Amino acid sequence: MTFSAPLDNRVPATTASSAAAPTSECGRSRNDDATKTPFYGEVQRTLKNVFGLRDFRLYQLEAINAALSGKDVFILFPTGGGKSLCFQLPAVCEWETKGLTVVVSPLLSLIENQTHALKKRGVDVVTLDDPGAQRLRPGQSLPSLLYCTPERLDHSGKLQNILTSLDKAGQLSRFVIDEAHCISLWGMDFRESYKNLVQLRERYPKVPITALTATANPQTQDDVIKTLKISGCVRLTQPFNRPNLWYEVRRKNQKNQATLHQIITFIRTKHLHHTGVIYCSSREKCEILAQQLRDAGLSAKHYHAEIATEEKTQIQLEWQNDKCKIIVATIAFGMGIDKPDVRFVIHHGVPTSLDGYYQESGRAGRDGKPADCILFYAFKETIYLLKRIRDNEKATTEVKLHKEDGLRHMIAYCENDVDCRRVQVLNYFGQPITPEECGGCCDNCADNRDTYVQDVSEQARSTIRLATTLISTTTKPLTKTDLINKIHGQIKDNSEGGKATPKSKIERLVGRLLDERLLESQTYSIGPNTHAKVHVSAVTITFMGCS
Ligand SMILES: Nc1ncnc2c1ncn2[C@@H]1O[C@H](COP(=O)(O)OP(=O)(O)OP(=O)(O)O)[C@@H](O)[C@H]1O
Repeated sequence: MTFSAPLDNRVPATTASSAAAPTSECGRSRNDDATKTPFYGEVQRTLKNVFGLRDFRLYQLEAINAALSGKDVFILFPTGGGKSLCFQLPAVCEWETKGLTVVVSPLLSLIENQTHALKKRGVDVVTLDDPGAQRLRPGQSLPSLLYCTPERLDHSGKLQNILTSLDKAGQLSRFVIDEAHCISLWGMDFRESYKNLVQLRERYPKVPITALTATANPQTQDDVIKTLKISGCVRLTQPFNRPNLWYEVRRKNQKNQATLHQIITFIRTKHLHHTGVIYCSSREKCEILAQQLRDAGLSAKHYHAEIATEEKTQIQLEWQNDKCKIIVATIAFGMGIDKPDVRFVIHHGVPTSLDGYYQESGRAGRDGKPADCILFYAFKETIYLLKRIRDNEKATTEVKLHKEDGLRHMIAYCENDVDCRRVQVLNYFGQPITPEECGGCCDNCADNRDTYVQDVSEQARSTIRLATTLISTTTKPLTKTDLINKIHGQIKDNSEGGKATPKSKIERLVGRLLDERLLESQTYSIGPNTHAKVHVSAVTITFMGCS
């Protein structure tokens, strides 16, 4: 086991492991052949006349070509990458594959946003509740697009009959699965009703499928493709690196007021008149923090799932129109929101996975201009998150373990104050980059202290042995902090001339052993408080003979 560390003894935790790179076309430059299709003229006309755009973004044209050629397509573009055009444009193109495109989207609000924008452009689009849905039968003048939720597609026998008859008449062009990561148990927002989309290929074997997502690591991507049975699909991946975003993790001070003070100072000094989002882990925290920001003279409102729908729309509109500058929200806020000039996204608490963090922080700087992503981190808060995962009675053991893994990656990211933040996140998404490509645009790269690489295998072994003894000889359960304090009191680092090992190094070492599951933590409650006690994992006991 090695650590690279700055010379002042900071020691990084492990970075997220890099899964096999997807068979994507990521990083490839625009393919000139893409303009040599028989429908290129029609595609260009539609881009200009219907969508009012002049040029395509990376891989949009390839996605459109694949769709118009009747192929299955898997699109992984980051938030704001321009996924919608990849299925909306082929749906309205006058080409031989023309018929009805059925778009499955997870939220009514997303459906409303998209259908509203399309109608404004003169596109013939319906939802099942529109009067225009009467035209959904063979022989009628069909709309170009039908938007529906997966639940409606699953439960409406009437809709299924319509789709079967359109399919028989050769008038069903395509199924589009938006936010396709919801189909995977490994995705961050698994939805039961998405699982049933597996039946699309069986029911309509000849109808091509397009799946789109902004958040899927290689495991989730493969799972989506397998579940939808589109293994021969054209896979298109835009680079996930967002060079204009500054990534930073700040350790949360024990006192809540100190974090509040830091947030207020940060906004006042750097973003006084700018738009931003602050994510909090609970509804109550959102309300309190928004009030505290208002008390400090800032323009802030809270937003969470329990607010009435009309009020939510109102708050979102005020923010969208710059009447309110800061939204303090739970993760209920964000999906489908297209505000280009968000200058900062602050996480007041730790997100549960890097998928979530990438998506939420990615709402900053969609206009390509510099924006800040600041995460306030306290290990203590992750104990509650771990307990919530383990106590979820609806989740299977497999899903719980997967979510625990996601949280561990997130903790490793926060604890690692040496390696480039971008490298860590992009490794996780299977798009490795070098720290040079970060351009000093994260706190770790901007920190110019020299680093060194140290083999800490022996220290890891002695820490495990010591932890085993301490755990077995202490009557009360040892938390991570207890264990670090006790080890700090006892361990001597031979390589440093008998001086006690700095506590920061022990913290990183224990953190890393937990990340690697050589040590494990188990949650327990005392009264209303949740704690996590550390124990040596079964694997470690077997291999090291500790007991
Ligand atoms: N070729 C293009 N040229 C200019 N603007 C574009 C182009 N394609 C898309 N856009 C604009 O980029 C913005 C983001 O597009 P879109 O909403 O499709 O992104 P997305 O990938 O679906 O993002 P999210 O995952 O956040 O929903 C929109 O305002 C859209 O009009």
